[in-house]
Amino acid sequence: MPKHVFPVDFVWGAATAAYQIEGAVREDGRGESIWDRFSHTPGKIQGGDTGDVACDHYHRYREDVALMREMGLKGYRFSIAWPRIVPAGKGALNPKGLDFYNALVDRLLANGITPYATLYHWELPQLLQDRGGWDNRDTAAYFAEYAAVVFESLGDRVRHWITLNEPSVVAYNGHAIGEHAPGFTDYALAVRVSHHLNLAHARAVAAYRQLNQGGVIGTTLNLTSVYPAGNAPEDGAAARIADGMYNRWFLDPVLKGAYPRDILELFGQKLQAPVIQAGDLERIAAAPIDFLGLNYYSRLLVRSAPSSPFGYEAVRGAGPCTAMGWEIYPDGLYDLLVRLDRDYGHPRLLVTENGAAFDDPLQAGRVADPERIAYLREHFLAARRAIESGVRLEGYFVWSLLDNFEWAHGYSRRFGLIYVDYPTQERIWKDSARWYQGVIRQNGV
Ligand SMILES: OC[C@H]1NNC[C@@H](O)[C@@H]1O
Ligand SMILES: [Ca+2]
Repeated sequence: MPKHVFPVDFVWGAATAAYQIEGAVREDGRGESIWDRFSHTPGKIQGGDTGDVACDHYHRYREDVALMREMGLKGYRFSIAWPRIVPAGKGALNPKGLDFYNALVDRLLANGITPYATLYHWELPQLLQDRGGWDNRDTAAYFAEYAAVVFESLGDRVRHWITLNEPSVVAYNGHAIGEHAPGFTDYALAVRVSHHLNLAHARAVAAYRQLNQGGVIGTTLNLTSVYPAGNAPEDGAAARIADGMYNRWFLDPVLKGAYPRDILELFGQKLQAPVIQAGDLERIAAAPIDFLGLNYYSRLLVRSAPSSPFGYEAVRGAGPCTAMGWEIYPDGLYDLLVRLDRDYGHPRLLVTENGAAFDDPLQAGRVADPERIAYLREHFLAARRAIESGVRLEGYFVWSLLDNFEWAHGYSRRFGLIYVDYPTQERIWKDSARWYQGVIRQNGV
């Protein structure tokens, strides 16, 4: 028997995203996305990799659902590719795109797996990017129109919706750092983008409420626990700025209907403040969510750095790291969950992503990944402690079901519970997949 049993209806799941696993990028009417354009731009992706084929999930989804069934997953989080549904981003629909996700959802339900659908996991149609992308407020309205089409097509069977995946990564990595599509390096742009993403989220929530389908809708934020590297007062101030930029700037509008004042002032001083128009915050505040999805990978240690753009810089933690260079710090998940519970009104929570990349050598048809088992066990225990503290954590989705296209790192990073031998597309269970199957079966670690 497990020492730490989880609540009886706890949703043990795994997560993926369309561009990272589907492939078939020009099949059945799919339109071009900003990630097609970006990955085909020389020098952007490690190894020159693209999502053209990925895990070929578009053709292999029946086999992949069978793997989920064998693993015993209660839930499966996937994303719907906007360019499959509305190839130009707005206007004409692509019925074959809807057919694919209907077939996937029907097969999940036939196998006793609850679908959790993310409407935006970064697959913006390129034609909308050509008209300004998320810097154009209109994109928020086009997103809500796309969302309404998907709700109408799937909403009788899909009862758990996530509007956006990680708006802070879309804003910062895609528009301030340039590491992700569409590849801009302009912080003022990134802040405007973050505001328009919040508008898109609010419009989609409002569209969902209007349809009265009776399911639940939330959003997924990638969050972290921020700690000062030293105990000097300026390190504490630096930690508050980093926490504001990465956590509160995205949490507060969605859960409190307002931007955090300190960061609004910081952005006002340093950048053009986001282009907030009359009625925007009311619209955001009028679209409360049913649950918050959070993606946690590691903590953030910062120290004061007056010469840095926002007065802080990250410091490497002392702990061991994953293949991404991210410090393994399970206590940060506990601290984050307790903080969300305390500061944001005891919300319903889902860990919509947590997992790790390690060098997973395939040896004699096996992948021994004891580090991933240890990583997941420690983070599950942190989650269990938070539940014992009264946090309303309802489920946990491991990133990821399959090895897949890890954005700028291409296929060089393997996050999967299941190994993908890309040349043959063979799926091979890592030891952690068997271990996780056991965790689900006994509902505990
Ligand atoms: O970096 C690992 C994951 N992080 N969250 C978003 C996903 O698309 C990434 O693969
Ligand atoms: Ca390669």
